[in-house]
Amino acid sequence: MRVKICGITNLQDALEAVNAGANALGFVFYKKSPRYIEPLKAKEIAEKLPPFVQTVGLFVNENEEFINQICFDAKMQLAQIIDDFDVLNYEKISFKYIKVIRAKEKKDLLNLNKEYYLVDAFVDSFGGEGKRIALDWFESIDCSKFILAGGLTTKNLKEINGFGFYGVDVSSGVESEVKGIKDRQKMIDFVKEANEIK
Ligand SMILES: O=C(O)c1ccccc1NCC(=O)[C@H](O)[C@H](O)COP(=O)(O)O
Repeated sequence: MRVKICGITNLQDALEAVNAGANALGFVFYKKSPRYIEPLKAKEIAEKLPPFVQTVGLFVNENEEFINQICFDAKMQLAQIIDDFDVLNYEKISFKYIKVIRAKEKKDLLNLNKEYYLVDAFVDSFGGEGKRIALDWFESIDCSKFILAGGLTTKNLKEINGFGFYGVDVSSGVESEVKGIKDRQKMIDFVKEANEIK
């Protein structure tokens, strides 16, 4: 089970997430988020990471040029893209990317097996709200290309056992009481638990 820890805003949290065993770190380039990070600061963090940790830039309804520029400036290896209006020409994205499905109902998860998707619960603020997706929506669906996000914590992670998700994504579930600041022990516990899930 791959684990992405999203909403990294400082080097200490980044290194602690890596030491906890996270495979990928998410950086939010959406200015209205409490977890927004300046591209230059994200770059400084990215440059200090050890090998084999993927940097993921998160974009909300931005154009191709903006996504390419920020991924380049901030040294992101993957773009995580919310494109609510379905307007992007993905051939113009020069970086690897993963599309986000903001699921409102089971129907949103059907016929999606061709590529990898990050499946998050629909929230007005776009993410990081701790809202869960009903797990029964995934029943009888191939989840092997889905990264599940939305309200995951060590308290509920076991419930996804058996669905065969490719990975999980967590933000608020491993935070301290301050949004954007991670809790080291929560990250350690989360990754440990995630690694036990099939
Ligand atoms: O985290 C944010 O503040 C955020 C803001 C705008 C768009 C997306 C955002 N986060 C996206 C993520 O990938 C989160 O990890 C995902 O929504 C899960 O968050 P949580 O439910 O808090 O674990």
